[in-house]
Amino acid sequence: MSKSVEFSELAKHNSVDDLWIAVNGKVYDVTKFAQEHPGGPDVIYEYGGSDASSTYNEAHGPSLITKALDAKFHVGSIDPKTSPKKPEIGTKELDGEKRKSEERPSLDSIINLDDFERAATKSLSEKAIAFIGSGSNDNFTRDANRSALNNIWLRPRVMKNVKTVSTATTLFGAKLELPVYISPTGGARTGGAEGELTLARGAAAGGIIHCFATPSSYPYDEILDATPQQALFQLYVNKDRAQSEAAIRQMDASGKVKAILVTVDTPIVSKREADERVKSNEVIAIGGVKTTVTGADKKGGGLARQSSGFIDPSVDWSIIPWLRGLTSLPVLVKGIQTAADARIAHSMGCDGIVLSNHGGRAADHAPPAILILLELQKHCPEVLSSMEVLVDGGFRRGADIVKAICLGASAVGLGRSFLFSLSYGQQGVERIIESKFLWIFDMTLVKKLIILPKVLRDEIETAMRLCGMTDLMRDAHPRFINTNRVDQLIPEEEHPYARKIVRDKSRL
Ligand code: HEM
Ligand SMILES: Cc1cc2nc3c(=O)[nH]c(=O)nc-3n(C[C@H](O)[C@H](O)[C@H](O)COP(=O)(O)O)c2cc1C
Repeated sequence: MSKSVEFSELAKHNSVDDLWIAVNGKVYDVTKFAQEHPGGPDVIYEYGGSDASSTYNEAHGPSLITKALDAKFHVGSIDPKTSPKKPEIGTKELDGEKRKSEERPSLDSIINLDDFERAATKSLSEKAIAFIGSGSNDNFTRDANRSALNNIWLRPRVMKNVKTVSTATTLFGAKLELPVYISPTGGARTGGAEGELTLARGAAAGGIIHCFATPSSYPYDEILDATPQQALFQLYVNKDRAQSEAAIRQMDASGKVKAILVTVDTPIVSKREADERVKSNEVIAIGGVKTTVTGADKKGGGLARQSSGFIDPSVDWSIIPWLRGLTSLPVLVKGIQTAADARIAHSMGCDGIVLSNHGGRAADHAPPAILILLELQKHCPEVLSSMEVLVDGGFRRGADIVKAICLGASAVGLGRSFLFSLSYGQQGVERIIESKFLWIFDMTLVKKLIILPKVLRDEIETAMRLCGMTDLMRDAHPRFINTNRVDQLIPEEEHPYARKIVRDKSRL
């Protein structure tokens, strides 16, 4: 039988050298784990000697801690009679129970992806919004992802008989109703519902594919169980290679994972100021163990910032043959931002690449994703014709997706929009992808069939029809696209005039 732990006993273990926390009624010794926590040690220290359930539950599925933490660190169960009536630690912002769901608009009033974001700001905590929404530094690249797409025009052709249209495609053997996938987002439970589990189920119901991330909120086996047939897996190469190896073997054995996307654009996590500011405020509001994390890398203590601990910054191209030796699954490199790196990935025998600046969360001022696609068109079109080229970053409209497919992408990923849709659970996720038919009773109790506003399928099909395309993957062509307004932004391979200045002696 599990040892019973009084709350007063738990409270004694509140130092960095002797740290216990309670999560969902169980007590854990996290002295060693705190330093290894992928979300950073600060958050664990804050809850030392106390109940961390509400913060833990906001970011993680219930079984993650029981599965990920070795049994020898499971101390026992909290004696409920000894718990303080009200949690002593935690703020309104942090408390998942106190999300402002009552202010949220009804799902049938949501008609585009920006509506999902607006609705989420009404229902999610400030911390969750900051974590999801933030880009790096000034959010310049995050916002430029969208503005670049907005500066690309369509060139509609008419009289093409667009009565029926098809948007279907395949990707590494996976069948997709739309050339769209859910981009990997660590800690998806921050967006609501059951995070990755809900995304997996929603993707399947909508006929697309979900790519789940190394830092998922739920154990991989549970995400795979929630995945009926097909998924993609995003890999951050761990400093402890054995952990990456175990994850890849698990994906291989699942029979459901169709490809591995190894993310390389964030060898370290960038400076996310919105995230850091919220976190700083919370530290002031919260009691608990004082954090001991010091030094330059703390930079305000944002949650995302500190989650890089496990990612190996020494990764280079030799990781591709290493991965190849471990799995026969297709390997894609996620985070390609230049034609030069696209060529290397091609020459290393990768099966694909993801043109991505991490939704503006990697280098601020990195190029907008759609412009990287144009750079490949300009400098290495052979890459586009010989491997799968996925793209993500700022895609919010069906027409954006049509533009990328016309410029040679195989599929388009969306990150934040799906996280925001989680405020509405699986129905929200499905609403992004597919239309839903519902029977309702009107005021006079007459049964009526209504079509809930659909988003991406409707927008993609509408853009196709208005441009004169009937089969997206067959008809898509740059002739439907006018890129004049952004063409001057596509760089030459070498800088046109600036030269590296070599100084042969000090000027001091
Ligand atoms: C064995 C147990 C745990 C594991 C395996 C784990 C794992 C993770 C992972 C993978 C991330 C994602 C990092 C990223 O998004 O890049 C994360 C973030 C985070 N974790 Fe944990 N964690 C555990 C326990 C805890 C506990 C006990 C707490 C509460 C005190 C906690 C609170 C958080 C928070 C607040 C984040 C920040 C990002 C977010 O909101 O998703 N975690 N953790
Ligand atoms: C909250 C959040 C977490 C993310 N986590 C990861 C991750 O763990 N691994 C990864 O490769 N990309 C991650 N990304 C980047 C996404 O995969 C994707 O590149 C980006 O969100 C696309 O831009 P969009 O959000 O504008 O659609 C994350 C993005 C967000 C917003």
